[in-house]
Amino acid sequence: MAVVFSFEGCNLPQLEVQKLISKYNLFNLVNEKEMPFIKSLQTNLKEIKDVIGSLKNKFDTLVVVGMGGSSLGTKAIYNTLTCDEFNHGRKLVFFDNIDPTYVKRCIDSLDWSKTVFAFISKSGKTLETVSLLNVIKEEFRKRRIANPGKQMIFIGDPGNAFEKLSKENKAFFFPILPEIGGRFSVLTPVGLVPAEFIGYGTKELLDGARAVVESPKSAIYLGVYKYLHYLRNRTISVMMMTYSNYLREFTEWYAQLWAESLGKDGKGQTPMKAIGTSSQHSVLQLFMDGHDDKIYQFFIIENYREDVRLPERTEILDFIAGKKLSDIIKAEFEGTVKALLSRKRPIIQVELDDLSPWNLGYLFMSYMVATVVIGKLMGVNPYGQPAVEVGKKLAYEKLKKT
Ligand SMILES: O=P(O)(O)OC[C@H]1O[C@](O)(CO)[C@@H](O)[C@@H]1O
Repeated sequence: MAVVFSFEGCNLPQLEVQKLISKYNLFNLVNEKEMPFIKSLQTNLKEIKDVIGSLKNKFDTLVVVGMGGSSLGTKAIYNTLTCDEFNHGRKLVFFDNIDPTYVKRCIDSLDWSKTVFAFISKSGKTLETVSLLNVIKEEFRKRRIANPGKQMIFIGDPGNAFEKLSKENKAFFFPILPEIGGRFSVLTPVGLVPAEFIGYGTKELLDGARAVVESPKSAIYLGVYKYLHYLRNRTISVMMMTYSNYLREFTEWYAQLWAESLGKDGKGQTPMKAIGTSSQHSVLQLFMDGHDDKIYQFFIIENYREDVRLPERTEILDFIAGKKLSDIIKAEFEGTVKALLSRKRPIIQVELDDLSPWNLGYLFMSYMVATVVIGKLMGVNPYGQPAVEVGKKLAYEKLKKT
């Protein structure tokens, strides 16, 4: 249970950091009014456990139907915590796009007698989610499945169309607090219901998040350091170089959080995603030698869940003989960090002792807190996504006309 943020590679005067913190009273921002997502710490886990407990015995697959904040956090949980030992023979499938080929193939490959669907939408009217809902309902009809309501869960804002549908279908409805925005909702039933279905430590996820609220210094610094680099023209790209395949989806979740929250009024920091060591062999050249317009976040894991040792005698490179793959990944991590620092590229390092639910909860909350902090400093409202609505409206209009 430990996540350690280190800002030494940021190369900024401490005085400047402290001044901002006191000028904007940043520690006082960490409350339920400024950060309504803190209320997710009160999520009723008992209710979730009761409802999901009975479903777990009957079904082995949960299909998450939801877009953006209604599925990205869950994907991150599933990707980070997944391993046979924890999955208990159950799996999640994500309907987070309406690519017809993907949807058709999934529909055909599911065992419908063992599958339950979670329809997740705060608004209850997202085009993709509603389209998929109708496709799935029709499939239930075609397959003559009696009582499809028993294979459906709805999650959304109270009073939205999903709540009504859940009643009509005699399906369970989990409300999301309306004041918690979609991309901040991972620790509400949105993420916790699927996590509970698999059997991950939902309490530990919340405990990790709670630790940030109780002691938010690192999360506040995260926002402040990124802002100070934004002022120094590190505006175009922010990237997370996670030295693990199991944080890949976390970077996707983070991309929505950072982009949709801060990309407003001509401001924002564009998130860019990268995975160590793979991306070293594709984008590192640019990071070392290209524009100095980025701030880097490097994630390293102390204890990988599993490890692989090379033989005592190796082909070609004899200096790797007997080493573990974790030794090699760590050496590459250190090498890359040092190389970038030698070019004065700013780096935030995040060390995790392992990929546990507690650590993941801690990361989720740290980044949500940091988003509000940097929003405050940029003078941007981190909530809402008014510009996204423009394209949505046009798509609706086109569909109505054709
Ligand atoms: O949960 P909903 O209302 O279906 O919205 C899904 C996603 O769509 C967006 O509104 C953007 O279109 C995101 O902010 C949100 O996470």
